Amino acid sequence: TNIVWHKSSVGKLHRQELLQQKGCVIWITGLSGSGKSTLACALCQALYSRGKLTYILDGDNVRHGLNRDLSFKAEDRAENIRRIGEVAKLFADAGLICIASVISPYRRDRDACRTLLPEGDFIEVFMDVPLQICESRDPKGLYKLARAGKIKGFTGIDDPYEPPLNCELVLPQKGNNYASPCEMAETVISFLEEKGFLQA
Ligand SMILES: Nc1ncnc2c1ncn2[C@@H]1O[C@H](COP(=O)(O)OS(=O)(=O)O)[C@@H](OP(=O)(O)O)[C@H]1O
Ligand SMILES: Nc1ncnc2c1ncn2[C@@H]1O[C@H](COP(=O)(O)OP(=O)(O)O)[C@@H](O)[C@H]1O
Repeated sequence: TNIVWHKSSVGKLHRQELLQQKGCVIWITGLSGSGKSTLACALCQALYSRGKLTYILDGDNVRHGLNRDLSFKAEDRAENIRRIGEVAKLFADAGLICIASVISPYRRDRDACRTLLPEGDFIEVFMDVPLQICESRDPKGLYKLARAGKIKGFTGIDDPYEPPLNCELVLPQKGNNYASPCEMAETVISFLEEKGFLQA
């Protein structure tokens, strides 16, 4: 109540014209260790080389600041995703290609972020990597701690992960199980090109 939207004379279309790209959100979801952050960085680098402006919202990083007050219980994960979705929406409105790399284990929370954006501007990428592989990578040793009962409520071990039912991209693509992060980034970039996001 008593809050009125204030419009600026410089809008999203002007910013997109300036940047020669269209603002959107690439939402990378998957288990810990599935390669979300690696893909986000490869994508950021490949787009930077093409002169395109991106910004990464990585779960781990955002939890150091904006979301430092949140735990990993379901309602805090929901709030984590809600805030990241709102920030991603602002970045997309700024004309950037915003890359969110977050476990985002609940379908409902991801779908809520999708509804914040215009149709087609939310690109959900599912890192379809089996738990066994994620666990064997275990770069931070968190699966080991979770198996030892030293971390409770770890996604995939004793906390749920709901895979997308209908997302824009599933990686690695069928028949290409050993795709490198760069190859995966190129798959995403082909999608962006095809949909016209890499021009104003
Ligand atoms: N209980 C539990 N479950 C899952 N992950 C955990 C947990 N505790 C800490 N971590 C570390 O936090 C990173 C995930 O943060 P996110 O913000 O992406 O998680 S979520 O979307 O809110 O579920 C995750 O990073 P990634 O490995 O990059 O996914 C972990 O390093
Ligand atoms: N395409 C890939 N092929 C093989 N290993 C990968 C690939 N992508 C990431 N990795 C490795 O898997 C581990 C987890 O990757 P990371 O990006 O940190 O995952 P997440 O952000 O989902 O937790 C890292 O050690 C990384 O080097």
